[in-house]
Amino acid sequence: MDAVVQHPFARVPIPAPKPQPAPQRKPSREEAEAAVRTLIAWAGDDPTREGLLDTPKRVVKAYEELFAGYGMSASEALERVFEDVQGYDDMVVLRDIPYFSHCEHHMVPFYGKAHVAYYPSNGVVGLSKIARVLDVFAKRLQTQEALTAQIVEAIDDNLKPRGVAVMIEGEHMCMSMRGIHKQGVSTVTTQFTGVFRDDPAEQVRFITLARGGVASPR
Ligand SMILES: Nc1nc2c(ncn2[C@@H]2O[C@H](COP(=O)(O)OP(=O)(O)OP(=O)(O)O)[C@@H](O)[C@H]2O)c(=O)[nH]1
Ligand SMILES: [Zn+2]
Repeated sequence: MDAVVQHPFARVPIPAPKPQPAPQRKPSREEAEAAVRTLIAWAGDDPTREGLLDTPKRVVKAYEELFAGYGMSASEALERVFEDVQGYDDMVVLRDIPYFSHCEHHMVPFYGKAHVAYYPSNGVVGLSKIARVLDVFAKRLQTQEALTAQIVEAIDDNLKPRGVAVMIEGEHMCMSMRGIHKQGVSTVTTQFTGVFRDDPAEQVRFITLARGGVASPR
């Protein structure tokens, strides 16, 4: 139970302020490599046999790439806005952007395609920047729902568009190669803001375009 401090004039106990967690120290490379050796031994192999000697180094190097998102910033990716778009005011859709991520429950991959749209208000961003935002969040430990919500929030906060729509399709290896062993299941998550949230017709246009169809004009 939390400690309580009884203020002399208070009728109800005032909870003591919660101690803030100390900022986490990033383990050293050597510590990370030692952890990999432990996992190899736990899996049942011998981390000192020749074929596995350099594996901890490789795994740590691979982790730097797979989890590079922790060192990336969505706001930086979305910093540069092009305002001269000659009056273009319809949605911009990037469909079928491939991604690889890792589920935060089992630390095994999930992967698939993301479809992202926004309705520009004060200009547009470079197309690659939307794909970068996806990577900023995909290259972390994730759930598909959080990944979807974080992309929406980043675009919404930084571009203040009239609306953002994100649909992500993913196959989770933790469901296909272990556990329930169901291969080929596609999980679909969507999140909408602004005009996409308020106008079902805009949602339909987005989903039609994301699925490769031709959307009817506004
Ligand atoms: N909602 C959600 N669930 C996920 C995601 N990735 C993995 N999971 C699920 O996370 C759950 C973790 O469940 P637990 O019961 O704690 O773990 P577990 O015993 O390994 O579960 P099983 O996978 O059923 O064997 C599983 O149902 C996974 O399918 C995700 O992105 N979103
Ligand atoms: Zn999982």
